Amino acid sequence: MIEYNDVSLVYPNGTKALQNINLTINQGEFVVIVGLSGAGKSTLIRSINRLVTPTAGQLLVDNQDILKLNTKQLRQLRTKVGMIFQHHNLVKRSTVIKNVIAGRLGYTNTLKSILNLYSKQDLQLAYDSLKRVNIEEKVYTRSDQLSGGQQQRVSIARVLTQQPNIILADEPVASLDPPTSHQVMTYLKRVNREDNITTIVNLHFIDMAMEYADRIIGMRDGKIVFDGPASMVNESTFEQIYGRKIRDDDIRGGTTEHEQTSVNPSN
Ligand SMILES: Nc1ncnc2c1ncn2[C@@H]1O[C@H](COP(=O)(O)OP(=O)(O)OP(=O)(O)O)[C@@H](O)[C@H]1O
Repeated sequence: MIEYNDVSLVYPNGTKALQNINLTINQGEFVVIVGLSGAGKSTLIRSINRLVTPTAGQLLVDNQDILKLNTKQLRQLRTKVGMIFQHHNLVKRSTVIKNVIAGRLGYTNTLKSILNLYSKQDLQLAYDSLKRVNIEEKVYTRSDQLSGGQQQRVSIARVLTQQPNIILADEPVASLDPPTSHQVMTYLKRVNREDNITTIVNLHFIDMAMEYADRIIGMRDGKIVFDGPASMVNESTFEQIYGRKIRDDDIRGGTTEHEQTSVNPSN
């Protein structure tokens, strides 16, 4: 469970990115955060693995106040919180398997990881994770030879290899075309269901939020201005969150999840 109690974050330049956030996210929820650029979505999710540190309040992850962690505890936290970025953050010149096995770094001692000495179980886990996102045939391909969607699936496999309790995905489909975006969201949703991993995704696109989220949280100016089940949300909810009319670029469009993954799983 993730619990924000009166959490605020003021950046050194004075920007109030989070203002008195109170929020509880239960294990296994699939939450989509929406809001205009600058609303505080990234700051909200990046505080969960302490990529940014709130300046006030209490932030609990599985009952532990993560604002009071020492270095070792912070490393343990980051082992159980996986992160997916818009631009994949793969090591471009490394093979797919090397990138994916890096998900075990938090569990491996430093010398072994420098020497690339991973156990058979870890390698098997990495391979199984690639299989789960249907990309196992690319195991020895260099990452920079993959398409954007394939790279994002490798980054999902890397996170799975980490065996996290929580996945944070910061605009994971912003650089992808509509069909590939649906494919990536479908895999994230599947993993969330199968492994009961709490999944929190920042998205710009309202149609994708409605299609994949269980729960939608709307942010504006560092505050939560909407929080409810996706079934309760419609266009006017988004207009309230955004404080303006919905525009074409708020919609991703594209095929449905089912058509996309079954038709062409390896694109
Ligand atoms: N490192 C930083 N230093 C100072 N201000 C920052 C920093 N990072 C973000 N901000 C500011 O904090 C506010 C919230 O930013 P944040 O990136 O969380 O919003 P966002 O909703 O994720 O936006 P986007 O969709 O554009 O990524 C914005 O005003 C932003 O300019």
